Amino acid sequence: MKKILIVEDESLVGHHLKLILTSAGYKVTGISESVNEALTSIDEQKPDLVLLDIHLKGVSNGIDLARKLTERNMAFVYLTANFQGALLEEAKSTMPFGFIVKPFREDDLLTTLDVAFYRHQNSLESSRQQEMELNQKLKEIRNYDGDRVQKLLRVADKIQAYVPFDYLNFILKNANSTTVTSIGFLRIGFDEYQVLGEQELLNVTGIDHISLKNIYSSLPTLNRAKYFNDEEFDHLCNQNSLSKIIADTYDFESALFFPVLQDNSVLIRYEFYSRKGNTYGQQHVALLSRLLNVLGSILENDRQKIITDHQPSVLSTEPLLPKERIRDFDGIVGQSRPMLTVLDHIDTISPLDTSVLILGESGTGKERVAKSIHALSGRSGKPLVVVNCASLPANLIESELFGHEKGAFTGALEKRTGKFEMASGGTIFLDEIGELPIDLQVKLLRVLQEQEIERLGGRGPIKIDVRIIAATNRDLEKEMEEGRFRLDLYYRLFVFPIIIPSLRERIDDIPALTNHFISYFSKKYKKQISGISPEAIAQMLDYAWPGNVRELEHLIERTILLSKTSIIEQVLLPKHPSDKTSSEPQAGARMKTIDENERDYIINVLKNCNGRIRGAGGAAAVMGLPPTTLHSKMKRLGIK
Ligand SMILES: Nc1ncnc2c1ncn2[C@@H]1O[C@H](COP(=O)(O)OP(=O)(O)OP(=O)(O)O)[C@@H](O)[C@H]1O
Repeated sequence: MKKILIVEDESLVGHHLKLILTSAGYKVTGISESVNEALTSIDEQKPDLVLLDIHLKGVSNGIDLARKLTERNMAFVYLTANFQGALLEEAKSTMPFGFIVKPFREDDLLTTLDVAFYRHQNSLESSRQQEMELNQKLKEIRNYDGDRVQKLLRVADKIQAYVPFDYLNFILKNANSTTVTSIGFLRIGFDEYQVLGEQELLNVTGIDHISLKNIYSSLPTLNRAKYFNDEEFDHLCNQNSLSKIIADTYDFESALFFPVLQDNSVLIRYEFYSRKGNTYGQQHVALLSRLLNVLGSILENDRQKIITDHQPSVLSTEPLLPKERIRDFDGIVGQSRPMLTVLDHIDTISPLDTSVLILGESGTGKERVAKSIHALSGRSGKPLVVVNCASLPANLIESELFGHEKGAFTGALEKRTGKFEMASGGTIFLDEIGELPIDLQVKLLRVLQEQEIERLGGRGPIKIDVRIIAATNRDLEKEMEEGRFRLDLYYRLFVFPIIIPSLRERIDDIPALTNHFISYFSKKYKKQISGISPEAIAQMLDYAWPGNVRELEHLIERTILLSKTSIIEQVLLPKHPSDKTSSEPQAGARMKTIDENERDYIINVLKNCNGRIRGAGGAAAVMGLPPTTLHSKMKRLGIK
């Protein structure tokens, strides 16, 4: 019997919920009225799910409790009477397993709980599988007996998708600090890292050998794993000079330290740094702790070595790629941070059989991503069948997807095999899933649950083995609110979402994409065009790209066709309203608010400092603010 804890400070509502849940076969472990009461009850009763009201008496609310539940990997569903704006956004950021809005219908409550249990189980299953994969890969790396840097590089590369970082530093130090090795890997591409050994650290930070030795010998020890966000990160930099110089050099904003071996004779620690604030949390510590044995044993051989070996390793500053695994994502071009996250997700999810939901504006590359997932999966030898749900007439979708028998309906002259059967053993990509009529959504749900389909006019269900990847550019949550998309289907598909950023959010990728399309189309149209001028690229960087990568692709195609020179000097950008045009106020224009002015000011300073926040010459120093204060201002004003 599944156990649910209700957290609700209106006792009437609490008891009403308890009645419904008990008669639906759940065991209610209690009704708590505050966060503290709930935490005690959770420790004692170990419920499977927590149903919690957002508004609670006392200083902490339901969202505070939710954060704690996320850290413990527990399922929870929110209950609230009013859900809007900032509160909704904050609640969503805690990744709940469902929402129930008061007043609610009994049926909706039970369906939401049903879906929440399913999703939780699935996400646990999927993360368990991912973790097993990672554990296995790390064990293989442990047995690698080549060069140490290559070995650590492999560890860094493998762990990236699970504990994201811009810099991973391995610290190996003996008790009296006569030998300290610090080997850092700075991420500079999807699987490209620059190695920073001692000499490189001296070069990039500009400090001298003696100072570095002093810094090494005063490295603080840590008895247990710890993460540092916001003020704590500043505090870390004040206490730990190595962290300070690394953070100042590369603009890091958060860190996670994980000691793997620490006794009287040796300290070995993994130090993760990120340019984003608030990157690390309890879930990362928990994952690393579960992998402690293998993470420690990877460096076991170094234990003795660092005591005897006084020679710092000779390291290369050349970017390194992990050998034998230079991955091709089926032609996906992109090295910007947001795109690297998408590639990490593709890399993680491809080998598993989980359904995937790809979200993103039109033309951002959703189909490309789906193809890449299929190509990197164990199903790549089998078909990938693409179905555009928007382009099929409503009355034909069902027979297109599931097939029909001869004579199943007027006009069904022949038997037809549906797309699901065509994809047998492979993958089906359901593009524009938001357009699927509601009655077919029910049938799709059944396919997901039962792994079987029914042909129109057929005699019974047919078992199928197909992985489902769906995509949409619609706001599915809004579609659900307006009754056009089924909640249960949404949650079943949402097990692993991949969100593709718009081109405006990754302008760093524009030069590489442009060059990629120039070389593709000049080959296709047999034109001798070798590049593009810096002025033309600057124009492109300044454009708002409403049509995303597809628009850029078409623009380059047209430009290549019209171009008479070997270097493109000008691109004919359409006159879409650019969001970067003059900021001069127009006559009669609305006056800017203080916040808008502050936002513009910060953006300008950031531009002048090349986006750098910390350190000498960074935006925080220019404005005379501590980096963390600037960071919170940026967060409040929505500056990314
Ligand atoms: N990162 C990328 N690298 C190279 N080509 C890309 C990339 N992203 C998109 N493209 C190209 O841009 C075009 C549009 O991409 P795609 O069709 O995958 O977008 P989509 O999001 O599925 O669009 P829609 O929502 O309209 O279906 C395609 O020709 C694709 O090959």
